[in-house]
Amino acid sequence: MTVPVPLSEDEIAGLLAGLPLWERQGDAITRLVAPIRYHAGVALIVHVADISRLTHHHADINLSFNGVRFTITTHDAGGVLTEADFELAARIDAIAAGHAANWDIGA
Ligand SMILES: C[C@H](O)[C@H](O)[C@H]1CNC2=NC(N)=NC(=O)C2=N1
Repeated sequence: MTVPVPLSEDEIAGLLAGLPLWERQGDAITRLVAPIRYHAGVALIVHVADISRLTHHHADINLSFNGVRFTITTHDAGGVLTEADFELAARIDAIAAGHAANWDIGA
């Protein structure tokens, strides 16, 4: 396995600019998906978890009354931001957008 390379501050700023729904939180990036119905949140989490299983990169996930919060850092590099974090964030955005397309139905 290749050792993950920490990004520079400039690289982080550039990649964050392309992900406007995400914010920096120290050595991690985070996004709250809200508002979302509880069960829709569960479905979103399962989909993201399945993609993480395939890409070998995982977000910390919190499902609460406020919505679903995803927080990503690279643990193998000691908890710093790497390209893999931003790749996962972009995948989560795409998955959430697909799920949101159907949030107009159901109770
Ligand atoms: C062996 C396995 O692929 C690694 O431990 C992966 C799993 N998922 C991971 N997820 C995250 N967020 N950071 C990692 O360093 C990481 N490492």
